[in-house]
Amino acid sequence: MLDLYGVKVASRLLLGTARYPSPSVLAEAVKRSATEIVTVSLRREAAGGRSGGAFFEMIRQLGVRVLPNTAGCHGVSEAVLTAKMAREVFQTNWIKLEVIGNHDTLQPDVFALVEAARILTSEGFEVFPYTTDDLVVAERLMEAGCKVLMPWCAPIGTAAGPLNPSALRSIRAHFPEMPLIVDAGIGRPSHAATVMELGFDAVLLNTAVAGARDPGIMAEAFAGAIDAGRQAFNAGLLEPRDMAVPSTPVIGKAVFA
Ligand SMILES: CC(=O)[C@@H](O)[C@H](O)COP(=O)(O)O
Repeated sequence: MLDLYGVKVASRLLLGTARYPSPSVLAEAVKRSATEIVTVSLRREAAGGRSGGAFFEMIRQLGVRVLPNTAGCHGVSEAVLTAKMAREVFQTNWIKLEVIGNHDTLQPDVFALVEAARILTSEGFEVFPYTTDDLVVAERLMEAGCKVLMPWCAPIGTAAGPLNPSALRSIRAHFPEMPLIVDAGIGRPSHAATVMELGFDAVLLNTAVAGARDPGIMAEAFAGAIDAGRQAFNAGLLEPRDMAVPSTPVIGKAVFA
């Protein structure tokens, strides 16, 4: 089981709720993914025209835990205020903290992120920071009180997959005990399996499922890939090697009478 701020979950897939063609398609994707956690933006543009209260009510009816997020926030005070509003609306101390620093790449402003994380943890929030794969920033976020980290593997919505596997490997190695969730940029089930094989604890994704021709089937495909990647990691993967090694060892020569 994955332990996130004392909450144990079996599913290692966290799903975003934006950009689905309709609320019913979103509900189907959530069901087929078997996710136990969905992330919801307070500043969202609603699926199928539903907004505000109606949308949040629909999310509640899905019976999964809500991880509100500060998507679209560009500064410390905006992110902190949005987190406080989210706590009121969803009655949870959990917050996925996003502070965007660049319009083109949607790259996190890591300086503002650390500052906002420090303020929010001191006010009792349990912060899930959307960050880069930078080790020093990860260290600062830990010092700010974060007990989960969410490094990107590529910019949000690009579906590019792990652009820098060695940085991901390194962050995993430096924080062996910390729950690490790869957030953003996953485009295919094989990308999700790859980061799980690297030893990440979970994956958060949105665009690859919401933008699929059939989001329900895609959600199921991601769930399977994440389980497979986790199982492979636990089973112990072989390191690639340069020299061939016969998979069928032979002793002497065959003798035919
Ligand atoms: C929904 C959400 O929180 C996104 O901001 C998240 O970062 C997912 O990114 P992708 O849409 O690239 O999967």
